Amino acid sequence: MQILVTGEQMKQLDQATIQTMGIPSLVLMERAALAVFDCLRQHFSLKKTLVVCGSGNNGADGMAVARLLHLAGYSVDLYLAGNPASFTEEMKIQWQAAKNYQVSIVNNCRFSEYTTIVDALFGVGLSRELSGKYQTLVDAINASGVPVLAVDIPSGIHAGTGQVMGTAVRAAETVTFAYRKLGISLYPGTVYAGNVQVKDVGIYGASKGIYALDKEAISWLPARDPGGNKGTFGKVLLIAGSRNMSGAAYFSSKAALVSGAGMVRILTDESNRTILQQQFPEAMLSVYDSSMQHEKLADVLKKAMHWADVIAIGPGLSTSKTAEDLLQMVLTFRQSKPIVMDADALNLLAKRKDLQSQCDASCILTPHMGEMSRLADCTIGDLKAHPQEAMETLYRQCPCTLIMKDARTWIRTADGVYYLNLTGNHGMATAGSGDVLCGITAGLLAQGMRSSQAAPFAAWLHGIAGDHAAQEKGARSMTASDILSGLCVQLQMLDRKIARKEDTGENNYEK
Ligand SMILES: NC(=O)C1=CN([C@@H]2O[C@H](COP(=O)(O)OP(=O)(O)OC[C@H]3O[C@@H](n4cnc5c(N)ncnc54)[C@H](O)[C@@H]3O)[C@@H](O)[C@H]2O)[C@@H](O)CC1
Ligand SMILES: [K+]
Repeated sequence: MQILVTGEQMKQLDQATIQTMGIPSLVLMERAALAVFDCLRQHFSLKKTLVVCGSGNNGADGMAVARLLHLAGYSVDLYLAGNPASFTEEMKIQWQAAKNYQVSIVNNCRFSEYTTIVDALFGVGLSRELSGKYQTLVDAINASGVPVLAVDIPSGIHAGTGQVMGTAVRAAETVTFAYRKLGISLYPGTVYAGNVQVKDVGIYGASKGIYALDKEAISWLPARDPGGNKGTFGKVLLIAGSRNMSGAAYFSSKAALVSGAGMVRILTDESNRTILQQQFPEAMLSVYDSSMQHEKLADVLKKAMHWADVIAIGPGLSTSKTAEDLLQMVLTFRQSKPIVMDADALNLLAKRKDLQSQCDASCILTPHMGEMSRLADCTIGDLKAHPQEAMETLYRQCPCTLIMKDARTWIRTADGVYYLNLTGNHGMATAGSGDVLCGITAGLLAQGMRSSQAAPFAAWLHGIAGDHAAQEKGARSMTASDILSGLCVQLQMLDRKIARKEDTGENNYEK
């Protein structure tokens, strides 16, 4: 798991390392420059490199990189874009050292002549929009077509929000120090950053921040009992699919089963009976029709809920009176069973604010931005600009676990821990993709995962399944069925990795 930090948090961590821990700033800087130097040697053509430096400490990193390249015998030019009058103390030292070692300094250059450009113009200290000569410079770097390595963060990207501040460098690779910055994790900053490498430079101690799952999340996967039966692995009830919407019931219930739940029952409109039985014979079925008396509907629902360990409600459900009754009854009859609420259940919940306070930590809501804007009574623009504030607002009226789906999905657990999901791709913006996430979430809960883990893990797993689908079919053409296939393959790979670890005794305690 990694921690994502804002520019302000990073500056505090820098200062704590320097002032409280007593590690000189120049030591950190040299380690940062060495990390960039290693990356340049591994991934870039160093026939002729240009290092573009600002006057802050990001520029000072760049100066150190230019010195290291020069001393290692590479052809390198240093371009100072910053104003010497505003040099930081470190920058003054790096500038003098570069001159002492006779690093080539250029005032005027044709960017397209270089094989690699190192962007050390601005780092986390960027405080306002780029304009004038800096804007022209960044646009010229981008227009050159030369591969760029960005130092810490592409210049022009806001370290906290990922927004482009006027203009920004488009990098092929970003070497970022100590912790991944939030701004190169969110859109559009993540696109400008290219491939991101996080390098240890000796700055530690981030305790607060936003978490992002990485491949270490594998250890969260619920263990399988080799002696288990289908009851052991949990029973999911999917209340999904109205007339002409059987697909949503199919994708969500299939995803629950593929994720490892032992049994799935779909409670759906009578008209979906034949198609679902043919399409997905592994699922059990309970049906209702819209003309059913309230008592009869309640009876059917109670029986199905009694059977289930976990309930998911909403995919393709519609916002009809019957759907509203079902949602209200689910919240009343649930006892303390975990519930996943998706799609139309969220639209109904937005309308029926009185039901929101009945939610608790074991309820997981999975709104996309449109559904979230209705739930939290704000615009999508507000959500994008202040995602955490919107999630806090909703939590106060609806105290549940939240998966707010977007190109970068946010998760807020009921105890206030934030995650940003970094897996997935634009191909996942396809019909049925959200149904699959709903099913994965329910499937994980059924296997005993707590909602505080199931929510971030489901988003991560859904993303890697989608990444697999994009590799197989291409992001443009992949469908929700491909995400299901990707889910199967990814889970198989994760299980194999776990088995290999167990075989090699990696998890054993030393004797
Ligand atoms: N010892 C340290 O503190 C370390 C710092 N590091 C590097 O230092 C960077 C942060 O350095 P700084 O805090 O000096 O900040 P930056 O180097 O990012 O830039 C700060 C300078 O840019 C100016 N500026 C901001 N926005 C501007 C704009 N739009 N147009 C023109 N000028 C603008 C500021 O007035 C200031 O002079 C990190 O990103 C990292 O690269 C790393 O070397 C790790 C250790
Ligand atoms: K930079």
